[in-house]
Amino acid sequence: EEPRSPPNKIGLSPRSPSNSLVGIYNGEQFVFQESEWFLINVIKMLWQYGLNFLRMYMWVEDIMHKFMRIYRYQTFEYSFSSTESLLHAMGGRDFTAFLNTTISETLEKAGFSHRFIEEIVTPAMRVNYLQGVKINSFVGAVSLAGTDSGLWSVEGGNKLVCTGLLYASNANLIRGTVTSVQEKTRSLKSGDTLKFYEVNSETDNGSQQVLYDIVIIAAPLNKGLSSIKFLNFDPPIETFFKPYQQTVTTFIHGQLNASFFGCPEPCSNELSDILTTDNPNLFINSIRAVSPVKSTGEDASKSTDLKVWRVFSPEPLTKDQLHLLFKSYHAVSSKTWLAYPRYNPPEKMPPIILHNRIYYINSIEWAASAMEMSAVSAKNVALLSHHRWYGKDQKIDQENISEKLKSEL
Ligand SMILES: Cc1cc2nc3c(=O)[nH]c(=O)nc-3n(C[C@H](O)[C@H](O)[C@H](O)COP(=O)(O)OP(=O)(O)OC[C@H]3O[C@@H](n4cnc5c(N)ncnc54)[C@H](O)[C@@H]3O)c2cc1C
Ligand SMILES: CC(C)=CCC/C(C)=C/CC/C(C)=C/CSC[C@H](N)C(=O)O
Repeated sequence: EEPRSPPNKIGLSPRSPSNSLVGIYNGEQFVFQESEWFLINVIKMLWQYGLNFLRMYMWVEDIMHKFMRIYRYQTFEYSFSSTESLLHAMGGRDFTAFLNTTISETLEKAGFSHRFIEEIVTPAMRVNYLQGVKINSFVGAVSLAGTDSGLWSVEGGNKLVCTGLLYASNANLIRGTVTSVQEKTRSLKSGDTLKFYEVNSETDNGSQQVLYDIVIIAAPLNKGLSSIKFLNFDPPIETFFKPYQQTVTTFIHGQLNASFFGCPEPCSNELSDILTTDNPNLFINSIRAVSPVKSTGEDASKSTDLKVWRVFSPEPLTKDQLHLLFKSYHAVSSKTWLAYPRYNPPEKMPPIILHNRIYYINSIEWAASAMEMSAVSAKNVALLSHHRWYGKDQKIDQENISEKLKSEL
């Protein structure tokens, strides 16, 4: 499928999506297996889940349609002082209520079948957030949007978006680790005083102190994730204690053991993207054949027996587990992330405004963590900090923006 909006403003191009076929494994057998034939898939979906797939598509489309309102509001420079008010502007009370209910409760209430939630929705939550269907309904909806076949990535790697934007913005990047932020008062000759924030950081060239008018934090401030200290603030700026989900990504170059997934050798199924249901005996959440971020012209899911596989699991894989999953392998590399919040509704969002002119982009991760969410929140903070600095209150936390825009145009 053609990407919807290629990221060409900074000279990047979309990477062609891989055509892997998804199978859903419940620890004993595949409960659903995608076919390369469209018609067969439609028949299977209808046979196993009735109209649930179609209804899910429509449910997610409706939410995404409301989500997209934010881009229009931001084009007209509207901003929000809390994550709750930003979500409210997008989707009204439905969206804020999503933070207080689980995705399974919401989908059950909307009439989706128990089997569909267990066999289709749960695997989507388990691959994207390593959590089940007890996560909040908003992140649940984002996670379902993340299963859309129209998603794309950037040729050369998504990280090129960050380097491209940094270059295009002409920003002065100081490479280092911020250690503390402190408010400082400077007296002017006129007798007036000015307040600044002193940001202390450790860089390759040693310790640095720089004074700023506005500070924007773009990293989670949770204990164990960021070591930024906020010194001498009264009242103090809080550290957030709610936990983040550990996700281990392991890349293995090897030959998959199809019999582990209940397909005796020689296995006729083209296994390349395996999701899982909520079975406590499973030690992996998903396994997928991956391709290099630079296209080689080959489709990883179709090439030889020896592929690079990516496993998501909550704990590092042991040697025994690797031997169960692979007939043979010759390279393994793994990385443990504190990846995204452990969602546990009802949920109160951390503030966006931490102090007069200190802003926190990662508040939005508690609604849903995804690259697009961070981008929306970053733009909101840019607008909000500008409007608060210049006293443009009419662009902050406005109700009925759609109506206002109609009368303004
Ligand atoms: C394995 C995995 C796969 C994912 N896949 C997807 C996906 O396909 N699509 C998607 O949309 N999202 C995906 N996500 C989620 C996505 O990565 C996050 O939502 C996103 O990275 C959040 O962006 P951020 O800028 O808020 O935080 P981060 O990306 O976490 O950036 C924070 C940065 O701040 C730096 N930092 C921390 N403390 C300090 C300090 N004191 N001083 C200086 N720098 C500091 C960190 O080093 C880090 O570089 C995935 C996450 C994981 C873990
Ligand atoms: C914010 C909106 C509207 C959409 C984002 C949808 C999206 C891409 C969600 C996924 C977020 C996430 C944390 C993914 C992690 S795993 C990625 C993928 N499933 C994979 O297997 O590589």
